[in-house]
Amino acid sequence: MRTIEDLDVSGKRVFVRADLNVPVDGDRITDDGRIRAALPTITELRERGARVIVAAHLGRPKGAPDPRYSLRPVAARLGELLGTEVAFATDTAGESARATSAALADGEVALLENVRFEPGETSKDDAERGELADRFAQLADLYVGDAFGAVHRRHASVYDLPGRLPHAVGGLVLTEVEVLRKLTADPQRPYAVVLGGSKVSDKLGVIDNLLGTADRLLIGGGMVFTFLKAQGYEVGSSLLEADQLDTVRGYLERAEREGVEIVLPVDVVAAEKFAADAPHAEVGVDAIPADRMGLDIGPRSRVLFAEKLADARTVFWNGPMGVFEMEPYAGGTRALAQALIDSDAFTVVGGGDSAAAVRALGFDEASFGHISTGGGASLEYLEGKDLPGIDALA
Ligand SMILES: Nc1ncnc2c1ncn2[C@@H]1O[C@H](COP(=O)(O)OP(=O)(O)O)[C@@H](O)[C@H]1O
Ligand SMILES: O=C(OP(=O)(O)O)[C@H](O)COP(=O)(O)O
Repeated sequence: MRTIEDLDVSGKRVFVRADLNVPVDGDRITDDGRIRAALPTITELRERGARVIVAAHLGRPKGAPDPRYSLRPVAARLGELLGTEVAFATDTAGESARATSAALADGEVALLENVRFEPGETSKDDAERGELADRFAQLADLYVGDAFGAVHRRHASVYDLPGRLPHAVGGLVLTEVEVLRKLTADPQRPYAVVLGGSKVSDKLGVIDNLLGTADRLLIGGGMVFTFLKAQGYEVGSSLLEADQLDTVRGYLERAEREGVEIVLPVDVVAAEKFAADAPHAEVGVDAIPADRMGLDIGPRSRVLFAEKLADARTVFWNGPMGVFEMEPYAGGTRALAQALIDSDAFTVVGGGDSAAAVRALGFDEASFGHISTGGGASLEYLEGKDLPGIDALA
C-alpha cells in the first residue's frame, strides 16, 4: 500500500477522506477528538504544498441536505486547530465544491459539505455510488484514505473513489491498524471485550466472531436489552432489537458450549423517558417497569464488571455503558473506564462516542493503551473482516 510519502503532492489537489463525525449539540462540537486525529495528515500535506480538499460525513442524514448535519461548524473548528482559514463548500460535489477546490492555492485547505447529503454516498447500487465517485474525482488529482472510523463502510467517498485517482493510505489508518493488529495476532489472556452503545443492530453481528477469540464478553449500553429479553426478562421501553432475539439466544448457547463467559448486568438505571431530568431509579434486571427505559447499568453491575476486568490482560471496549451525555446515566461508563485503568491489561477504547465519553468524564487519555477513532471499524477489523476502505487502497 502506498503511503502519502510516496505521493508527489506539491501543487496537486488532494482529496482526503477523513472521519470528522464528531458529537454535536446544535452547532456546538462537544468533542473534537476526531478532528484532532485528522490533523497530522492534513498538516503534512499542506506543508508539502498540496491543495487539500477534505471530505467527511456527520451523523446519518438521509441522502439530502439537512442543516442539523452540516459540517460548517467542523470547518470552523478545523481552521482553529490548523491555525488557518478552512474554506467551506456549501455542497458536496456540485457547483460550490468545484469552485472551492478550484480556488485553492498551494497549502490551503477546504472542507466539503457532508458527503451523506448525496444519496450516492451510501447507496447499495454500484452505479449510483460510481456516479458520485466520478464527480468527486473531478475535484482532485490524488486521493488519501484516512477515515479510519468509516473504513468498514462500502461508501462512494471511502470505497469507490480511490479506484478513480492515484491514491495512498493516510497515517491515521496506518497507526490504528498497527495497534489493532496486536489484538488479533496473539492477545494476552484473559482477553475481555466490552460492548455497549446504541448501534445495536450494526454491532450484534460481531459477537458471533468474538465468541471465537475473546475469553469474556461484557455487555452494557443499549445492547443489553436484547440479551435480557432473549433470557425472558421484560425490558419496558428500553432499546430493543426484537428481530434479533433468536440470534442472541444462539450466541448465549454457543458461549455456554464453548466456555466463553458472557457477562450481563444484574441491575440498570431505569428512567421514565430519555431525559436528564426524568424520574429514574436503580432496579434489578428482573424488575424493569413496563413504562421505563434502561439508560445505564446499575451499581451492582458496575462492581461485577470491574471484577470481571480486574485480572484481564487485554481489554477492548466499544460503546458507552449508558447515556453518559446525561449525568444521571453516566455512572456506568465512568465506572467502566476506571475499571480499565485499574486493571493491568493492555486496554483499547474504540468508537467516536466511547472516546468522547472517556474525555468528557475527565479521564486522562494516557491512562489507556490506545484510544481508537473507530468503533464499528475496529470491531470489524478484530473480526478479521475485509474492510472496503482499506481494500480499496491496495
Ligand atoms: N441504554 C442505552 N439506551 C440508549 N442509548 C444508549 C444506551 N447506552 C448508551 N447509549 C448511547 O450510545 C451512544 C454511543 O453508541 P455507539 O455509536 O454505538 O458508540 P461508539 O460511537 O463509541 O461506537 C451514546 O450516545 C449513548 O448515549
Ligand atoms: O461514528 C462512527 O462509528 P462508531 O460509532 O462505530 O465509532 C463512524 O463515523 C461511522 O459512522 P456510521 O456508523 O454512521 O457509518
